[in-house]
Amino acid sequence: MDPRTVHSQQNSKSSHLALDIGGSLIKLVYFSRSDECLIDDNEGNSSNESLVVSKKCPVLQGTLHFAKFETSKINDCLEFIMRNKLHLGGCQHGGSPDNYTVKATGGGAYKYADLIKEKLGVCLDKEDEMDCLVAGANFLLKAVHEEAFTYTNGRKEFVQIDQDDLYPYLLVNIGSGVSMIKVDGDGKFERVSGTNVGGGTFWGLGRLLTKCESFDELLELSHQGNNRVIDMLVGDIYGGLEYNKIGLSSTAIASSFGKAISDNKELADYKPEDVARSLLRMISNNVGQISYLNALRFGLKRIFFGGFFIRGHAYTMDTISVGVDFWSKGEAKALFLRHEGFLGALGAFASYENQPGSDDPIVRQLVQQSPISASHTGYKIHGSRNGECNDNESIECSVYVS
Ligand SMILES: Nc1ncnc2c1ncn2[C@@H]1O[C@H](COP(=O)(O)OP(=O)(O)OP(=O)(O)O)[C@@H](O)[C@H]1O
Ligand SMILES: CC(C)(CO)[C@@H](O)C(=O)NCCC(=O)O
Repeated sequence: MDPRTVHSQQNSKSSHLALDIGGSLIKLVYFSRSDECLIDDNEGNSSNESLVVSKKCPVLQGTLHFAKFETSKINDCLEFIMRNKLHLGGCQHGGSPDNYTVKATGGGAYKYADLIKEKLGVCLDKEDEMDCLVAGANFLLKAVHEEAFTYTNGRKEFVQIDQDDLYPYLLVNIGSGVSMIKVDGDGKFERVSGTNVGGGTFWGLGRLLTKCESFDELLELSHQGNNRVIDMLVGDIYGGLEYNKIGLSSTAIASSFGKAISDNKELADYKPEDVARSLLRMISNNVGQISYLNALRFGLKRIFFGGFFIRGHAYTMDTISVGVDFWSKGEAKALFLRHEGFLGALGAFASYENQPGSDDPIVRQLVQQSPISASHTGYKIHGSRNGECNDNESIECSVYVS
């Protein structure tokens, strides 16, 4: 847990906790208030306050916080929520604490509803996982400055999203499993494909093969490895030559893990770091390829990748980018998101907006405090951004309430 997050939480009132309880990780988004004011929103009054609600509206200034816990350690997560009283800041129907509800999505919103009721005394208000992923992605792409970026040759380049040219796009969420969603607008989408070979496969197989004790250790190990020791390359088959006629260079992987059977090595000679690297490459490549095929199926040029499998990891992003570029012959682009793992939780957070009959202020509009182009629509942006991306990167924002 990032200490900055806890500190700012303790100094201000928190509200609207939302949870995304996945197969591997629980993601939390919550808002802590630093200020409350009434601002006069008159249309077109400044270049970076381009979208406007033309009436006085109450605004909560504050910070959106992000945190994650392993789902297998759900009790740590519940303790964190209790310690910081996050569950008491959401929507309350009537006077009794028993009537508090917290927005939640992901399979765990069903699986752990009773446990959460028992431990926290709150009911989960369940939101559909795909709805939340799309709402979270749309929010980030429309409202958060420098959210999407490309990753080529080790370079990260932020992409300014033109609000009028956002749809359609393919959203690929690489969690434990992978969902591929064609997004056509706010709330307009179709889950067009998925694969069970995803982040859970990388972590599960990686653990079996390397004995690593944490996901981060496996990722770090992969960083040090060389996949060519394990993977069978085109050049290994063609005596160092490329197979140009079908567009394969000598260094292209002909068969992931294929060298592990053709060598005369003992099994113990294969280093865990090389195994980890091959595995990461295999999974990333496969997701990249299936994503591209789905983009091709629907004529989509942009593929946004989310989910905690990516973890901002250079080699993962590079493999996916190179794959999409290679198969699409440069036609399609892989884009990544700074808040990659929090799409579902953000979508659940934003769904407080739809809560009828609440006694508390509800989120009507969520706005990052950051400069953005004047052509922006849908969300309004003020102020400044809070540092580089990381697991728990917070967003300074205003919540418009009604
Ligand atoms: N600290 C971590 N512990 C476990 N897995 C991690 C960690 N950090 C990143 N990961 C990776 O992220 C994946 C989970 O991503 P994410 O949280 O987006 O999905 P999920 O919601 O748990 O899964 P699903 O949506 O399929 O239920 C893991 O399978 C693993 O590959
Ligand atoms: C089952 C979910 C949606 C749960 O988040 C996810 O793990 C997933 O998309 N798995 C891939 C399932 C499939 O389409 O083969």
